[in-house]
Amino acid sequence: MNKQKPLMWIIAGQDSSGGAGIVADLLTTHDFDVTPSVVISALTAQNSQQLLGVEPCSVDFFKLQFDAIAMLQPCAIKVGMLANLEQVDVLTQTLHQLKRQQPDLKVVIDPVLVSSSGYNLGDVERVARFDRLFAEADLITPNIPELMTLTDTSIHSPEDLVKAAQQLAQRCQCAVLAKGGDSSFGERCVDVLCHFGSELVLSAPRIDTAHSHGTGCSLSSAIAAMLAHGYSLFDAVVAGKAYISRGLRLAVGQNSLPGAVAHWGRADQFADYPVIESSKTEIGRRYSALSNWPVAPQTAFARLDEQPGFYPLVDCFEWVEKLLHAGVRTLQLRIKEMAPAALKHCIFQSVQLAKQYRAQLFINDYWQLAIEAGAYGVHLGQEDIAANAVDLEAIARAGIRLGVSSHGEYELLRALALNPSYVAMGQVFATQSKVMPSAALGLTRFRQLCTLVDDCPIVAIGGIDLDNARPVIEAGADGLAVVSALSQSHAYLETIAKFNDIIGE
Ligand SMILES: Cc1ncc(COP(=O)(O)OP(=O)(O)O)c(N)n1
Ligand SMILES: Cc1ncsc1CCOP(=O)(O)O
Ligand SMILES: [Mg+2]
Repeated sequence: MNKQKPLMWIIAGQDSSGGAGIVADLLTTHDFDVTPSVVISALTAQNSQQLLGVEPCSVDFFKLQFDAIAMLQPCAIKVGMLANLEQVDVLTQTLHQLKRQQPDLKVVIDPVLVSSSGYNLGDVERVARFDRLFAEADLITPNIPELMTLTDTSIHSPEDLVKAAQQLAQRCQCAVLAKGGDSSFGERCVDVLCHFGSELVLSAPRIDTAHSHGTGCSLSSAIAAMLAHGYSLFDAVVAGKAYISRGLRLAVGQNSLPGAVAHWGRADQFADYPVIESSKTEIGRRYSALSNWPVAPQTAFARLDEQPGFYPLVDCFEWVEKLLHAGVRTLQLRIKEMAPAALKHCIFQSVQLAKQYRAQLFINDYWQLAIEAGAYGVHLGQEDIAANAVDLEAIARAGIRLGVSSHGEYELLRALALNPSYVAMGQVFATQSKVMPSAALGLTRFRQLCTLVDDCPIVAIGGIDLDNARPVIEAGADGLAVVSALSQSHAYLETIAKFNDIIGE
């Protein structure tokens, strides 16, 4: 069945060399499976080295292009180069109206004020006019020269970069992705996303290439495309950065000129993905990262003895007992409400019995009780880890395995950085068993996420039943975690047998 792709508008200039501008944007939308509509702001005669001329589109014709695509309602809009302040004003009004009609519309603005080929629309007076436009944005993505122009500051250190990005985010009330690729400080490329107190610090190795024309256009288009697909801002930024790293790695020049970043598909190798820095890492500290995410403990977490396979989550000892008798090898005790004494008793009793069966029993949330009881493993969500000062070193030293939840690219990278015993990904399909912070991944995205994981078992969770289990395994899952497929089954032994058949095929 052919599914309609999300629509995305691109407002940008044309670059005659094809390396940046509309051509880069269109190649990117192709790689990210969105359908583009285009409003051209200007024709430019340029290549990666020189800007020979700019022919702005008249304001009337600029408006006419919006009229022509008014019926093609976008999920996201990417804004690149604008040729003059009249265009800035027209676009500000257009976005303002669109956002009123469609509050979930995502707008990403790459403030092309200063380009590598010599384009310059930025001076302090003009910048004031851009602020009204930025107020309609969800994200703006300045490079260092643009950030300096927009904030009228100098940036010579990580501290300067973060301060300027925070200032701009505060002033324009939108997220700012400050791209540190041009910086002379530090060996790695560090980008900082600032957004009302939450922030993301991403680092990647510097890729030694002359072929980087069009990276800014391609990055902002990639992020807008993923927002159009419903990705969270953090996931879109992480995947966008990986796309550019892959593009730089694969870029080859044309003839004697330095060329453009390559558009050869989405990043499907872990090595192209950035490191997510936290206040606990050296780079994170330099960039004042707020995230409390720990680093991997010195002691490695014990590995699983068996692949997780069929992995039911249950909430009482009686179910643990039934499942162990039925031959289930991996299971989880997930209790959300129980008085402390009863909880402790239930955990100890379950751990004891699971040991007799040599089964892989994970205790959800209660890592201290899991250590006390000598459990096989503990499962923690990312909020549990970030908020509760979990002692990962103590878990690892006790020889207890750790499973970590993830909901998308950003969380998957954070989870893998801990080198856990398995990583859980979900919800794959919509679940009725828990209120989730994000939309279901769907099989395509789940499959893409699986390609990033090399040597860590993957547990799929969320909405998995006997009808959809097979493609989840085919997509790369090593285990299927279920709640309702078992708790609502009228014949649980049969259900277990059927799941085992599917997984064992
Ligand atoms: C195997 C597996 N995957 C995910 C979860 C969810 O954990 P968490 O995000 O901490 O949410 P709660 O289960 O605690 O509500 C899980 N428990 N098991
Ligand atoms: C705990 C949890 N975490 C992500 S989805 C989920 C619930 C899965 O339940 P179900 O298998 O009924 O969809
Ligand atoms: Mg939890």
